[in-house]
Amino acid sequence: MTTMMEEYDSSLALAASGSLRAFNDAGVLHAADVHVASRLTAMLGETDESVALACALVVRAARSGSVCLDLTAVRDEAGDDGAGLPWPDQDGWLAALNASPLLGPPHPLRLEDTRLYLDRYWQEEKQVERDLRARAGQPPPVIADEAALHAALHRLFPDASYDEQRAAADTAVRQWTTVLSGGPGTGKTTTVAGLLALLAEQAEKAGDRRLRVALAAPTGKAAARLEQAVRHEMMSDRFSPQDTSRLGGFNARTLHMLLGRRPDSSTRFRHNRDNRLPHDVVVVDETSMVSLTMMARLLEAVRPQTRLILVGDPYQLASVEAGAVLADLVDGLVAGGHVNAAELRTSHRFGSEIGVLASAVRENRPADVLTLLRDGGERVHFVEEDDPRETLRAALLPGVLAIREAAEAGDADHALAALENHRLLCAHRDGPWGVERWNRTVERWITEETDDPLWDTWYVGRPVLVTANDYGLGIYNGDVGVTVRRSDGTLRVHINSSRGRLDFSPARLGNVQTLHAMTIHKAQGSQATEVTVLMPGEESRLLTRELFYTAITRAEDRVRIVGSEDAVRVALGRQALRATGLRQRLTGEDTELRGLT
Ligand SMILES: Nc1ncnc2c1ncn2[C@@H]1O[C@H](COP(=O)(O)OP(=O)(O)OP(=O)(O)O)[C@@H](O)[C@H]1O
Repeated sequence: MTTMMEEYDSSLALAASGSLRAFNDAGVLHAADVHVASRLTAMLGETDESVALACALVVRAARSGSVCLDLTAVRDEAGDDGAGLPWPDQDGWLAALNASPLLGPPHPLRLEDTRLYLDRYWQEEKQVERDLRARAGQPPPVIADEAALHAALHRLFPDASYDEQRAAADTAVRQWTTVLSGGPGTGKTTTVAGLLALLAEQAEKAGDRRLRVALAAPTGKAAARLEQAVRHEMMSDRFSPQDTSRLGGFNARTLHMLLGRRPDSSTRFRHNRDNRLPHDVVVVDETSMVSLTMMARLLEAVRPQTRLILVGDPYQLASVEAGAVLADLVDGLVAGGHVNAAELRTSHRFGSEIGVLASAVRENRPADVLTLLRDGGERVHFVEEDDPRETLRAALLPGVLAIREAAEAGDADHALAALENHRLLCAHRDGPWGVERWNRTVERWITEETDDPLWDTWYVGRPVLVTANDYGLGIYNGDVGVTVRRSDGTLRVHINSSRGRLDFSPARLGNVQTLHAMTIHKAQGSQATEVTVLMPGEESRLLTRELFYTAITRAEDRVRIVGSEDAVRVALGRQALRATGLRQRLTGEDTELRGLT
């Protein structure tokens, strides 16, 4: 019998019956999955329950970031929730699907081996494969002057510490598509800057016009970091004045801006196969955050003879939307023989603890991780207390008050600089270890310390995170800012955007959140000097190795992990699995569930 609670539980599909009902009751399927499956099967006259189940499961898979449903793995992947449910037998399931009208026109579903796709993702994955194969199949770029290239490689990447980067740049010059992969501080940006100088010189030697370069990243914050880092590199004495003048000016933009946003669509852009981007080189940073859909749009917009440099760390969390594109490309393009690898392994930033810790996490070495957390030296701290609030208050409040003090004095520069010193990262938005709770906790600390009750949403020193692109205002998802008092007493919010420093009246800002704490997902693409990571409880489904790795690697200098040994062990033992077919398409291998290691 349906209880009162169930009637109000939006995850339950009360009209469902049979398998769909059983899977929904067990929590494997959400009501939305069941509704899509019920409507599609009804529309196309499909009565087989196992097909309806597969359809609901493929919708569920897409919701959690998979591009397809691997019919051979879904039962294991459902874990305890799936135990005792009426799973169809494998062969019968495949036969029912193959005979189903859902695989016929208008093809809402596509089946490939044992991978079941929603049509949109199938189309996008095939297009990405086709475009990448076509790019790799062309004759390689012509090197105008090998001797000059050799000399420039040794000038821009001078000594043995640059060996990996020199080799990566040499590889990238000689192919149309390069995936430049490496962990934090391995010198990816340094390599990009040197590579651009090499390409600009080669363009000059070939008598071509000035190289047209596009720098892009999935978020405004990541784009701004890329531009700043490349400019910083170009100031180094490895760059000659000619290198700098050959490259001229460039700005980094979000991928959406590069491709040209269209008011009528969020997934189609002004630049596409019929209106390609004009650039000779397109560099995309933080490619791990790029979804399959965005990669499809990017690949159709770049000219075949544009060098495409995809930069990123394949061990980080994948995109919020479906796909694990960077990890698939790192494996698929190289293993498939389409391109040569350009991988950087040596960290130059943290000579020490954080880089070593990140490697131990990536390689799933729990004993080493725990030893490093407990005896990691000055840069790594492990807070294992049951109630860490007092420890955190003592550690974090001085930084929070420094932002407030600068903001109260109207000093936006210092307030923003102080904001970059520290990030408090949570896995979840809600719950005891979530962003909401910790934002309120920090606000309570401020009140206790200053007697300011912080009645208003907008208060002096309120740090904010922009949560949606606002093209009118020129601020983008991921930009951060601080609320500062002006001399006339009014408040202005100063935001570090990829267009530079902007300030607004608080009333103009809609999509912002308080930034005393933020989610690890939202922190992708940014870093802070010091990072505190609040590990969720062991029961959290978000707790994965990739989440932990991404959180740690947001720290430039110091990291503090707050949680239990059990939570650390659970995180290491669990990978964020996404079913995709891109790697197999590029290598010609069989289906498998995609892990990111
Ligand atoms: N070969 C090298 N020898 C010494 N220092 C280097 C070398 N390459 C880069 N660095 C320095 O190491 C730091 C990290 O380099 P870079 O920013 O290029 O790495 P990255 O992989 O882009 O980092 P992240 O992804 O974390 O932003 C920089 O301060 C850079 O100047």
